[in-house]
Amino acid sequence: MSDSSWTRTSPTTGRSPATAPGLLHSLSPLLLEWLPQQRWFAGKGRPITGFDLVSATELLPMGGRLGTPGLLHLLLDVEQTGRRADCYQLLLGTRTLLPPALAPAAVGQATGGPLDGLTIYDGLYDPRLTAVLLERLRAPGRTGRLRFLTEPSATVPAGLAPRLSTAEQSNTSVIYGDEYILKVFRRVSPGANPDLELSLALARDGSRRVAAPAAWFEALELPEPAGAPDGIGAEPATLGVLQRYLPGSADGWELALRAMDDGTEFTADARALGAATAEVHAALARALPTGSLDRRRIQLIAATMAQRLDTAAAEVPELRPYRTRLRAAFHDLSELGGTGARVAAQRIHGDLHLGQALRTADHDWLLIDFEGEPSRPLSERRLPAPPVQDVAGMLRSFDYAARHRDPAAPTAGAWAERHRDAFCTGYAATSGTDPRDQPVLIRAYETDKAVYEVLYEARHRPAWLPIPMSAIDRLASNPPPRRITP
Ligand SMILES: Nc1ncnc2c1ncn2[C@@H]1O[C@H](COP(=O)(O)OP(=O)(O)O)[C@@H](O)[C@H]1O
Ligand SMILES: O=P(O)(O)O[C@H]1O[C@H](CO)[C@@H](O[C@H]2O[C@H](CO)[C@@H](O)[C@H](O)[C@H]2O)[C@H](O)[C@H]1O
Repeated sequence: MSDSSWTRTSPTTGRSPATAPGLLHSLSPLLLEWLPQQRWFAGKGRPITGFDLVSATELLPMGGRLGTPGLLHLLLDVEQTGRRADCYQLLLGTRTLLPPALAPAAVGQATGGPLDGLTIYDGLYDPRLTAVLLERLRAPGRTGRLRFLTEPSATVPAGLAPRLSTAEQSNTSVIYGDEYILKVFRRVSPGANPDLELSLALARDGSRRVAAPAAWFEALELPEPAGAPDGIGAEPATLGVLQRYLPGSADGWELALRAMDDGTEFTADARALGAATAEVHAALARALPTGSLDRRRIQLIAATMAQRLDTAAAEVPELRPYRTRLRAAFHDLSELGGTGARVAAQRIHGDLHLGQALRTADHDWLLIDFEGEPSRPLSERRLPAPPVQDVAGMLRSFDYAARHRDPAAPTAGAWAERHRDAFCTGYAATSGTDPRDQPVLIRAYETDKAVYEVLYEARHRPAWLPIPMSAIDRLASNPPPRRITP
C-alpha cells in the first residue's frame, strides 16, 4: 500500500488550518495499530486500508507549555478492505510527557507534522481534558464544525469532577460528580442519533422514565464522502449527549442474575418493568410520529428477517439445521401482511434488553440507550416499528438471564417463563394491549432477535452461543409465548 493512502484527506475538511497539514500523516501509523484494539471499533478482523480525515478541531491548543495537555477533536473515516467502512469520533489528548496514570490511554508518539514529538492519547481518560469538554458543553455555540447546545430547562453547574465510566459499553462515557453522564458516540452517522432524539422527546413530554438530556454536541456541514451509503452528510451528526446520572442505580441484567443465583423471585420487578416499558411506548407515540405498516412494508420486514437468517446461517453452522423451521415464523408474518391487517408502528427503543433498564435507588425503572441496534443503518433505526419488537427483546433477555449459568439447567425454562409472563402482564395492564395476543408478530421478532444474538455471540462471546441456541431450538418448534397469568 502506498503511503499516500494513509494521508488522503477530503478537500473540504473542517479542520482548523493550524492542525491540518500533515496531521493525518503523523497519526496514521499510530491509529492503524490502536484503533482495532478499542472495544468500540466495529470493524474487527478486517484490515484497515486507509483513513480519510473528515474534520479536525483543536479544542485546546496542542504542544503548549511542558505538561499542558492539548485536545484535538477528529472525525475519521476508516476504510477497510478497500471500502469506506465507518466514521469514528476521536478526542485525542497531546502531551510532551504522559503521566503514569494515563499510560493505559496511550496511542503512541507522533513523528513529523504538527504533532511531532508529542505523545498522543485517548483524551477521554484525562480529567483535565474532560473538565474542558464539560465547560464547552455548558456554553452553547460553535467551534469550527462542532456545535454545542444546551437544553434551556437544565442548569449544569461548573466544576463537576469528571471520571471515566468503567461500564462495558459500545461508546465511551464520562461521569461528572455523580450528577451527569456524557456519552461520546464513537461511530458517527449523519442525522440525529435516536439516543438524543428519543430521550429529549420523552423528557420534554414529562416522562420520568428517561435520563433527561441537559446538553449535547454535533458536527455541522460535513462533506458527504463519495459513494458512502451512510456517511457523514449534510444533516448534523450527533456526537455526544450529557444526561442526568442516576447514582446508586443497578441495571436489570445484574438484578435478574442476582435473583436467579439467590433463587429469589424477580417477578414483581419484571411486572414493573413491563409497565415502565408500556409507559415509555405511550409517551413516544405521543411525542413522535406514528403510522401503520401496510402489506408491502410487513412483507419487506419479513423478507429482511429471512435474509438476516441466511446471513447468520452462512457464518454460524450451528444454525443451519434450524433454517427451514425458523423461516416459518417469517413466512407467517408475511402472510399476516397478505391478509390486509395493518400493524401499528411508532418510534421504539429498538435494542431493548435487561442491561438497558436501570432500577433507581427509589426502585423506579428507567430506560437508557435509545440508540437502537448499532449494527443497523441510522436511517433504518429511525423508522417507526411495532412496539412488540421491544417486548420481544426483553423476553429474550429474561431467557438469557435464566440460562446464563447453564443453558440446560432444568429450572431455567420455568424461571424464564414466569418472568417473561410477568413482564407481559405488566405491559398489558398499563398499555391495554397484551403482546401475547399478537403471536405471529412476537414470534417473528423473537426469532429475528435470537438469530441476531447467535451471530453476536459467535462473533463476540463464543462461549455464550449455547444461550441463544437453546432459544433457536425452542422457537423452531414453534410454541407461541404462554400465558400463565391472565
Ligand atoms: N443516566 C445514567 N445513570 C447511571 N448510569 C448510567 C446512565 N446511563 C448509562 N449508565 C451506565 O453506563 C452503561 C453504558 O450506558 P449505555 O447507554 O448502554 O452505553 P453504550 O451505548 O455505549 O453501550 C450502562 O449500562 C449503565 O451502567
Ligand atoms: O450493549 P449493546 O446495546 O451494545 O447490545 C449488544 O450487546 C448486548 C450484550 O452486552 C447484547 O445482549 C445480549 O446479551 C445480554 C446479556 O449480556 C442479554 O441481556 C440480551 O438479551 C442479549 O440480546 C445485545 O444483543 C447486543 O446488541
